[in-house]
Amino acid sequence: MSPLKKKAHAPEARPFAYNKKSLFCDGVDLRKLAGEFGTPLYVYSAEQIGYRYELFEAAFQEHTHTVCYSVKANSSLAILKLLGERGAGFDIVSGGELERVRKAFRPALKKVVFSGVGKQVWEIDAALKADILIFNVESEAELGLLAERAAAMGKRARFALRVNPDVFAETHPYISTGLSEHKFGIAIGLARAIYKKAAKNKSLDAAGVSVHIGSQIRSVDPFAAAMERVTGLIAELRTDGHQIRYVDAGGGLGIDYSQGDFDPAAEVARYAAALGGVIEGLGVRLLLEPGRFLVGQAGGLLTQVLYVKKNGAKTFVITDAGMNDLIRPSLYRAHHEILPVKQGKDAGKVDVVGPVCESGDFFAHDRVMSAVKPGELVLIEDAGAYGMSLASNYNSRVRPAEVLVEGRRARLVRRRESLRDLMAAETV
Ligand SMILES: Cc1ncc(COP(=O)(O)O)c(C=O)c1O
Ligand SMILES: N[C@@H](CCCC[NH3+])C(=O)O
Repeated sequence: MSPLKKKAHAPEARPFAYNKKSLFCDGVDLRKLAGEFGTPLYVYSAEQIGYRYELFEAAFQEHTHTVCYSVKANSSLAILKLLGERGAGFDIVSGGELERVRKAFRPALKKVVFSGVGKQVWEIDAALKADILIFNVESEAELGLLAERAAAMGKRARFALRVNPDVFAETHPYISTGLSEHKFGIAIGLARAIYKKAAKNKSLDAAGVSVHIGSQIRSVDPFAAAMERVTGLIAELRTDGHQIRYVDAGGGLGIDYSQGDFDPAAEVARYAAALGGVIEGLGVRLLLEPGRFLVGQAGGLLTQVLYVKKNGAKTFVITDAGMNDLIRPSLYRAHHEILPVKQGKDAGKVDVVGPVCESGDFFAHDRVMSAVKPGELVLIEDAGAYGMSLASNYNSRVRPAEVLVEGRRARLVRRRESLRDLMAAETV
């Protein structure tokens, strides 16, 4: 029986909703959180993250699979622990992320896949030592280095070539990765010869093939197209005598950033049907690397209005969060809904901006929302993925605190940085 069928109800697609005109995250009033932990504050729903993970588990239950959560989306130790305990593996791209998995939930190290175009010697060594599941290798030179390091440690490294399928995925150009003009992976046409060469090396075990075509992809067709190219390659590799046991479909399943209808269960089911149709009967373990889909809508950035001012025809709402806390609008012109914590009626058009000294420091332009006054709170929605993990100290601003809401309780899982933290690594 699917883990979901046992549930009395599925949560809404987002954990944030009004209760008596005040915005809550599950059972917790955001005003209370701001009072207790200050702002800007990242707020995550444990229930929503667990639910999203179980959706993946349920949708892929007919296939032998491992869901390897993509740590870069949100690398909070508490979130990694929550997912690790449920059985998730992890997709990492650095020695730092490997260390996070070790610290959060050590048993998951054996379910780690290591991606990334620029792996360094120390990172490869650490991952070999941890006996991770598989290296997703992105160049021939990297494969050579992996073989060398494995030989030096008396190990045999399981690897998959991350192939570049030259498939177009409709998304922001900065986060599309599967075209031959991108830096990622190895051109699929070259892969067979590289596997052939690798077979002669005792320190390498050609265990899989991997692909990842980009992020925030809303149509499932490109995923299926990429996987078709991969299964074609697997057939050739098997003819050549390689024992391919894993196929890694990468991540990339998108979410809705507007207030449109979004049924996460239906989205994952569509995705599973598209991939499942292609890998049916292949006899491999399917690895999946979702990031955004598991955590994006589970989180929001709670911020306080500092000032409201008019410049010419424009009204600016200036918040205590800035582009250093959430860079997606500045970097991709990404849309995030912004909700006043105290519910009101739409009153007019405003620009919601941060305190950072850049005109690119904005969360919304010409947004129709209810009037907010200094001291009031607003929530920037759908900020659970690529929010805190991309936060910086620009303008010498300390990074926000993070809380995890568990039903009616909220737990501080990362304290706000202090001015001392800000300069801790420096000397005068
Ligand atoms: C190799 C790899 N796997 C997984 C992901 C996670 O992507 P997403 O958060 O879109 O699911 C990424 C980011 O795009 C990635 O580069
Ligand atoms: N940072 C991007 C996603 C990058 C995915 C990296 N593999 C975003 O916020 O949408």
